[in-house]
Amino acid sequence: MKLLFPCLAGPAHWKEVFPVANGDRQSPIDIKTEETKYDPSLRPLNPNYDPASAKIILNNGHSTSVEFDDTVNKSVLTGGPLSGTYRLRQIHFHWGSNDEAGSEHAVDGMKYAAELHVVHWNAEKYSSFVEAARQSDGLAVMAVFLKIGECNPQLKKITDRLDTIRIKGKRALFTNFDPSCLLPKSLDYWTYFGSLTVPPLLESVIWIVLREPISVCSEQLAKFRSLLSTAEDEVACCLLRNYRPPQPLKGREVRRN
Ligand SMILES: COc1ccc(N2C[C@H](O)c3cc(S(N)(=O)=O)sc3S2(=O)=O)cc1
Ligand SMILES: [Zn+2]
Repeated sequence: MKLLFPCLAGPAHWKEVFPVANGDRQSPIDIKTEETKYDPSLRPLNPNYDPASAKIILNNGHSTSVEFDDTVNKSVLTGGPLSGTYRLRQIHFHWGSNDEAGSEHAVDGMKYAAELHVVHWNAEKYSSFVEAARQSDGLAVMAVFLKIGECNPQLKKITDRLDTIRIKGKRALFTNFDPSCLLPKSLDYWTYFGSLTVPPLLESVIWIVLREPISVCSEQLAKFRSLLSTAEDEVACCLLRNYRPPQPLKGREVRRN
């Protein structure tokens, strides 16, 4: 059935507007740990973020994000599977309508309650984010799983501000924030070549999925679900879930450090 606004209808209809949805390197994936390959050439991850580069927190109708000043190499990610310097652009979250599932990636078929994405672009090779987003090595996204447990005091810095951006399009100043505070103790990771998990689903992402989750409590997740996917002049609709289901691996290798 053809829909007028397939993007609004959710992942099953995206292929009608973005045929790459059926491409060979789509994300997310279900990481089958027994099939991952240890790669001794993989280096430690080296995130180096300046809290002053945080600018705003916003509700874009599909998620909430913190946007960073990416005009200079103030906050960067190097090391890991990456060649060169990737500049921090934004962080955002994916969650579900209940605490049982909300992550985009799965591990041996198991979904976490939510997932944080830390988005970077290859500022060493490309002159803009838009150009980088079209290249096979243009983006690097670090994924962090959120596991139901203790309330996360670092995440509170974000969830305490969500009531000021409930409506789609709302934004607020948000600075003096270093996203490293949301990373787990261990930066061990899996890595594979994939795509954006939202339209336009560009196959330009080097995924770096941290193996250790961070904690989140139900009350904090409920605040994400209270965000609206609708603007001021529309019938209010809560953003209850915003994850894409795992996509076919199509022969890709998942490496681990
Ligand atoms: C070319 O058009 C664009 C490409 C990307 C984007 N961005 C916003 C998206 O929400 C988004 C989602 C990402 S995910 N879930 O990690 O795959 S990464 C990312 S983004 O910050 O790059 C905007 C326009
Ligand atoms: Zn994402």
